[in-house]
Amino acid sequence: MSHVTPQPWHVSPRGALSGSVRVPGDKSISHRALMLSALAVGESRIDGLLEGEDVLATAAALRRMGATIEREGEGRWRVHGVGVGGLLQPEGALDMGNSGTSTRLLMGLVASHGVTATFTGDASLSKRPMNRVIDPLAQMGADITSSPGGRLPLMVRGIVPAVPIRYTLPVASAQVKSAVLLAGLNTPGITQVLEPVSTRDHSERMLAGFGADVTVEETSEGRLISIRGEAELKPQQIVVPGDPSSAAFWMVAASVVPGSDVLIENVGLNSTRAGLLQALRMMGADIAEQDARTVGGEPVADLRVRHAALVGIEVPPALAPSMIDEYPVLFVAAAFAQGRTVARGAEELRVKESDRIAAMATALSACGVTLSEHEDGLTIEGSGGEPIAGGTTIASLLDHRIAMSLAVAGLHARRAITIDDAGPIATSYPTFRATLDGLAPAEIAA
Ligand SMILES: O=C(O)C1=C[C@@H](OP(=O)(O)O)[C@@H](O)[C@H](O)C1
Ligand SMILES: C=C(OP(=O)(O)O)C(=O)O
Repeated sequence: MSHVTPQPWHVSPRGALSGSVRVPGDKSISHRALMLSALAVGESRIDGLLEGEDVLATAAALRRMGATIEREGEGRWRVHGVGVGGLLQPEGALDMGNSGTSTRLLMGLVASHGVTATFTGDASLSKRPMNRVIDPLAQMGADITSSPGGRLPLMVRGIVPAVPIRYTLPVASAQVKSAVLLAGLNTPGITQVLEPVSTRDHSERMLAGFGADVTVEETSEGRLISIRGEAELKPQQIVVPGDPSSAAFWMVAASVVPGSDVLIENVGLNSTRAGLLQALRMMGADIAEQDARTVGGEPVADLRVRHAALVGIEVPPALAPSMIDEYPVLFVAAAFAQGRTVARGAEELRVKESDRIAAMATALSACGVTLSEHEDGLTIEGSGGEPIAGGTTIASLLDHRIAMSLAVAGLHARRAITIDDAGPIATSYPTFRATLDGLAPAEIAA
């Protein structure tokens, strides 16, 4: 799963984007659909599963722990679960590739099962902080030995019975919340997570959908999620909506490339994920929601995005959790806006697949954008709709979102932007390049 041979990609302007795209299944929901199906008693079916490397890492690990997981067709998967408490001892280490979500959520599952699992990952994942999940899972009784600084490789020795806890999230992280709730599934009594700041709520929604006893209360301290353990999960038919984090690239590309008019179909618009839509609208983007509906228990719509003159804004820090993965491409939108955009309160970006604040500051500066870097964000002076200079090579740093964001920037640059390695794009959006070619063929490059 690690990309041994770099795949350079030269992105030149191609003119307006037009047509419609269907974005792949939501990555967060896909991971959870596989995990909960693997713990249900009987056979679940999943439609619209994201077949990116991150999700395939989750599937491979669950298979190694006893679940039967089969692909029936494009995005259509069948999972025969082992039941809560039924995970088997995996042989050898579980390779999580580039995926933080796979690692942290599966650590939660293992923590309350009678198995021991070693987690490994690529060079990017091996730098990411795991103490944020090690701490609560150790409080529940799991024995976890990590590499220095709470990094991978690490070993989780699960415990039965685990101890229920009430855990207040010290950092706004859906992965930490989910790790504790998933550990709570096989823990006697009630496990609680208090989140002072709301984060994506797919775990709570899907746990309830599988029949777990989950309650969510709004308290003066934040959202309190409680799960009763030793649950029996009932198999489900799941339809995964399109990923707003993938739609983000087309939202920005169509907004900044003059003449563009794109319909992005089937985009998940759960309010815990829709921050970019709000931010782009504040900047003056022309995005219309069409055919609002519910898919798999999640709000979904088609988005028609037309080119618009964007203006710089102060991005409300309160939006950060609902657009955390979208900042790199928001920075690209800011690079083309009229005036200054200030984005603060996004320090979590420093511990993603790369340090996304530093990575985007370096890449956009090299492309001729004027900006300044802060500990928790960037201030960007926009081009007022003019193409940026480009004509440089940027490092994607094993980070799919950096690679895709700079590809979007390359669509409105005076000279091509070369991405040193486009391989990481396959972690979340394997069809990204083909989709771009469909919206704006490379042959008519300027
Ligand atoms: O729970 C999830 O599926 C995710 C949560 C977020 O991470 P954090 O929990 O670290 O904020 C996000 O960045 C990641 O892409 C997916
Ligand atoms: C941060 C991301 O994913 P993960 O944490 O699962 O690696 C992402 O997809 O942008």
